[in-house]
Amino acid sequence: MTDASLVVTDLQVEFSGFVAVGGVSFDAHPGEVRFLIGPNGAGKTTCIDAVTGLTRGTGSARLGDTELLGRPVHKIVRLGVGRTFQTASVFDELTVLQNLDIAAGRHRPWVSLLRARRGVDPSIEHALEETGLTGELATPAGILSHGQKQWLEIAMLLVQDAKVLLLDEPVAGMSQDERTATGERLQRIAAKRIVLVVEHDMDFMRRFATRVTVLHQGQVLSQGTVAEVQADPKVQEVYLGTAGAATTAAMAVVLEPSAATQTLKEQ
Ligand SMILES: Nc1ncnc2c1ncn2[C@@H]1O[C@H](COP(=O)(O)OP(=O)(O)OP(=O)(O)O)[C@@H](O)[C@H]1O
Repeated sequence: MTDASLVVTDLQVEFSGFVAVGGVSFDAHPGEVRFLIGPNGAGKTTCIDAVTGLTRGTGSARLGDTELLGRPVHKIVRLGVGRTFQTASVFDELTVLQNLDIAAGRHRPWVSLLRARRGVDPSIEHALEETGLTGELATPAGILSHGQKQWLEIAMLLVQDAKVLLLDEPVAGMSQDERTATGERLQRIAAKRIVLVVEHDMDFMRRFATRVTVLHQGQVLSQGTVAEVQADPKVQEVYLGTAGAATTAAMAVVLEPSAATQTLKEQ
């Protein structure tokens, strides 16, 4: 639960002289599902890496009054900043409950699952409800569906009481039903936390984003509501114009499907 906002200002990241992120600013508030989109290599994941301390960045990334840049990863986690990765990192051989226990900093032996449980810790119960995993308590994570694994990762952040959830391509590989469920769950989770989603799935973005920042070549190309971003000629040029065929094909749907089809036919 947080009232604070995440405010990123003039974030810069260089890799051996290559500017991956060249002065990016955006903010995210509780109550909104904030999206960061952009073509491959735009710098989206690098922004998250810098905010979470995995990569060194300059500029500023503040959670409320607290500067995150320059702090080690574990201290940023302790401040309540959690993230998921493009590939789910859960313990496949452990049950859902055991994964959540570990995330909560507890250790529960296998044998405890054989006993009648008096109940689950309220924070875990709540995380299970919020992610739709209540019925999967004793299921080994390895046999969860791809979507359920992503939800387990999100549940692990919730039991840690993360104030900020930075989610890197959470719906990649999910079925349409799983995407819809994920979007609805993120809307509920975002009521009391900061949720920032990095995504390639433009249909998902259109349905669930409150505000969007579009990155291109390490810079902010556009930001605003979905409607504002879709109407921005700069975005249309990058996704449908001269910025490259691969980008065009992958991102055409950032526009309304009919407009995208029309523009592509004209090319
Ligand atoms: N550790 C690194 N060393 C050198 N270059 C890197 C490193 N990490 C990322 N880059 C480069 O920085 C740029 C931005 O990469 P990043 O992964 O942030 O993009 P992205 O927008 O998340 O792309 P994608 O959607 O493909 O994941 C790319 O050109 C990438 O090759």
